[in-house]
Amino acid sequence: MAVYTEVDPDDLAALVARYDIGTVLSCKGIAEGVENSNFLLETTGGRFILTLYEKRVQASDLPFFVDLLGHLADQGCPVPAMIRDRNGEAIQQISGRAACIIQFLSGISLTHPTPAQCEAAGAALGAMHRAVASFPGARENSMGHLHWRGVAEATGDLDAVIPGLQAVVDTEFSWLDAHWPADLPAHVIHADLFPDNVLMLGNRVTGLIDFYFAATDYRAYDVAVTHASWTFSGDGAECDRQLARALMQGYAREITLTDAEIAALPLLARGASLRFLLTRAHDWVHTPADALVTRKDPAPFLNRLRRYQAADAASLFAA
Ligand SMILES: Nc1ncnc2c1ncn2[C@@H]1O[C@H](COP(=O)(O)OP(=O)(O)OP(=O)(O)O)[C@@H](O)[C@H]1O
Ligand SMILES: N[C@@H](CCO)C(=O)O
Repeated sequence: MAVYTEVDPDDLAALVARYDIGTVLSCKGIAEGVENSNFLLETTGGRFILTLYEKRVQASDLPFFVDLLGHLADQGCPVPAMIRDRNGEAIQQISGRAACIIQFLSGISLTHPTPAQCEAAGAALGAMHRAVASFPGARENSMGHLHWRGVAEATGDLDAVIPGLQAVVDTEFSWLDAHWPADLPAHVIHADLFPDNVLMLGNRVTGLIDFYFAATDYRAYDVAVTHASWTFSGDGAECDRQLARALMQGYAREITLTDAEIAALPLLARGASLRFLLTRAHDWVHTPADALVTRKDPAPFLNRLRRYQAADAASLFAA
């Protein structure tokens, strides 16, 4: 359960009183997620998400996220609005954290998507990329490839997480440094579109959430992150080609990748695997013992990295 910071009931009542959303009925910690503290907030005015921003979200970035979600909603993407108080403010403070009250979207996060659901997710990612092309904002990718060494160093002894991991990571850093592309199409991307960040009802996408890693980077990197998180077995060893093809076909309905982007996908997916391997390894070591959070296992992303290193990896991206 991702609750790092508790909320005092009186402070919550005072926060909610700033808004036209009625009075508090209940506020319960949400089981999913690892990054922020999330609560399901019910008031006499409806159902909302209360998010308190933790370690990897800088409060100074929040106006960017508010603007981005506003832009995407205006373009018809199913993203949650950040609710504004009577003074027009979306960003608040509670329990010593920056916080927002966010529109609740219906839908379920999938753990075992079908090909039709992967296709819908790919299409939703593509539609989001089309919509974001006209967004004027930009943000450096603080979880982009230039920052992965810092995550590894901050983790400490990688071999204590998975024996032999340090050597694998060092070799991969060298290879990615030598081969990372210089000039693929770039704009603001989601950068973390895992199945738990997509809400669905049946085969319909009802919500794209958790934009707190959104940043300017290669759009094909976003495809690689989504491929890595939607199309593998639970242990990360096997990529399901049917799911992968469906995801790529859904995306291709909205966006035609260039030849250079298609050629770069296996490399970008290696990078994506390394990113999540490292942040999970970091959190494996550093998550506070008293936080109500289920840490995520890094090992399945080491397996994905190995799969994307294989000679036939390009075939996993066929549409
Ligand atoms: N706008 C929303 N509408 C409905 N449910 C939501 C909304 N935002 C968040 N949730 C619920 O809260 C959970 C955690 O939210 P979120 O993914 O933003 O947390 P996180 O800690 O940032 O997660 P992650 O580990 O994916 O980075 C989601 O899986 C979803 O169940
Ligand atoms: N989606 C990520 C958490 C955000 O960094 C993971 O599953 O590791």
